[in-house]
Parts: sequence; structure tokens; C-alpha cells
Amino acid sequence: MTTQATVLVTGASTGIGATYAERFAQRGHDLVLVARDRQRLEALAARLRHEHRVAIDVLPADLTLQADLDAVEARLRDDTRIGILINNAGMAQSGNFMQQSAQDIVRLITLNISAVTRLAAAIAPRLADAGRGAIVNIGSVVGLAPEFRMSIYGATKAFVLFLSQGLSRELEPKGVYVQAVLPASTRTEIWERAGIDINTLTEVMEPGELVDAALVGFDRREPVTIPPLHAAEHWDALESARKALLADLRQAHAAERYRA
Ligand SMILES: NC(=O)C1=CN([C@@H]2O[C@H](COP(=O)(O)OP(=O)(O)OC[C@H]3O[C@@H](n4cnc5c(N)ncnc54)[C@H](OP(=O)(O)O)[C@@H]3O)[C@@H](O)[C@H]2O)C=CC1
Ligand SMILES: CC(=O)[C@H](N)C(=O)O
Repeated sequence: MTTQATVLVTGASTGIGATYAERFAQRGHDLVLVARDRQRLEALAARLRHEHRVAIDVLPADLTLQADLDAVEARLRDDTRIGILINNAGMAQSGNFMQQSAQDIVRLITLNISAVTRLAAAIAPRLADAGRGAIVNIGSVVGLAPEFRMSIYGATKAFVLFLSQGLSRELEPKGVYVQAVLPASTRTEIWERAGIDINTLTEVMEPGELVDAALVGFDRREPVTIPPLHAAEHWDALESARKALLADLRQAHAAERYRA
């Protein structure tokens, strides 16, 4: 048994989530692993228990299903050992906006937005009361890039970034750290699941490198971590431009260029 916070990782059966689980186990944290595939979760849990001597619970759930989401929310609300949420489960889309069915759209938004938001909302009050803890939300650089023409997926990831930045401002004064992590193309099953051939991509990061970099940002308590961004000053410039824009919003009158 450890005295460190237990970490609940969603989408822990493979890819980035499984890598987070492995890294936190290496750090000596107990884990709660969430995804749909019970067998894969059990196999990962057995290996990590054996290799790292940590306690691991498996909580199979389809986060697009109300009852399953309710159960994970309840766990986050009630299990006071859980001090870190890795809000990672997500899916991508293939094809452009007009090729998405209503069902595809709802599933994407339900997993990438609703579940992420509800799980953060389930744990935030308890962490704020305790005055410690962390929520890590996995976004994507696609959320900064309408140019990529993954409009719904990108919009869900823009939401994740905004949500994280807002929560950071609300929760940081209460001792709760909120991090948005924005990966770019990473070698996981997400591509195949979305019907995209990963071999068509020119550059792909390995999940281990991605998560290790994200954890450097985590340890530094960075609010936004973008492992594939080499020149950090580009992000700083974007933030500065955004703040300058906000400072120039004058609510009483329309700008000169819009006056008839
Ligand atoms: N790989 C990449 O290039 C990038 C990924 N990201 C983001 O990283 C996050 C992780 O993606 P990645 O590891 O690549 O993807 P994977 O497809 O490899 O893994 C996704 C994980 O989410 C779980 N999952 C999928 N649907 C559900 C569901 N309905 N309910 C519960 N769990 C579910 C899957 O497990 P199971 O099938 O067992 O449910 C799996 O564990 C996502 O949010 C993604 O958007 C961001 C930028 C780039
Ligand atoms: C499939 C993707 O677009 C990927 N998950 C990403 O966010 O870059």
C-alpha cells in the first residue's frame, strides 16, 4: 500500500491511457483503470501489480452509456483515495463533416466532451475540499487547427482545452492542479479505430515519449502542455494575443469598422 494518491485513468486499456497507467504505477501510485475492454484492463492490471507492487482496481465502463458513466462518477465522488484523474478516453473521426452520421456525431461528443466534463465535475468538489489533487485532460493539437478539417473532433478538443484553462483558473486557488495535454499524432490504435491508415502520416510520436513529456509538464504544474511544440514562445505569443484581444473588447459600442 502507498500513501500517494490513487490515479483513475480513463481509456486505460491501450495507447496513451495505458502508458499513463504504467508511468503512475512506476511512480508507486495505486490505480483505477477504466475502459470498455475488461480483459485488456485485467491483463494490464495483473502486469502492473506484478511489476510495481501497487494496488489496481479495474472498472470496466462504456463512458457513452449513462449507467456506466454514473458508476465512474460515483467512484470519483466517493473514493477519497483517488486524488488524480487522467481524463484520457477519447475517439477520433474519419471523413469530413458532411460524412458524419447523427449517431457518429453524438457518440464523439458524448465521449470527448460530455464524459470528460462530467468526470471532472464529479471529482472537482472533493479535491477542492481537500485542497489538493489533479485533473489531467487529454486534448489535441487538432483543437488548435481548423485547417486539419476534422471539424467535430477538433471542436471537441478545443472544448477540452477551454474547459481545462477555465477549470485551472477556478480550481488552482483551491489547491487543485488542472493540466491540458495536447498531443499531436501519436502511435496508438486511435487511427485504425477511426479508419485512418497511420502509415499515411509523415511524423508520429511514440506514446511513451508523449506521456513522459506530459509528465514533465505535470511535475512543473504547467496548465497547458504541448509535447510536440518545440518553440514554447509560439504558445506564449498566442496567449499574449488572446489577452490583448480581451483587453480591447469594449462592450458599450461596436467597433468603428462596423458603424454604418
Ligand atoms: N493518438 C493520437 O494521435 C492522439 C490522441 N489524442 C487523444 O488521446 C486520447 C487517448 O487516445 P489514444 O490512446 O490515441 O487512443 P486509443 O484508441 O489507442 O485508446 C483509446 C482508449 O479509450 C478507450 N475508449 C474508447 N471508447 C471508449 C468508451 N466509449 N468508453 C470508455 N473508454 C473508451 C479505449 O478502450 P476500450 O476500447 O477498451 O474502451 C482505449 O483505452 C484521446 O482523447 C485522443 O483524442 C490526442 C492527440 C493525438
Ligand atoms: C486521430 C487524430 O486526429 C489524433 N487523435 C489527433 O488528435 O491528432
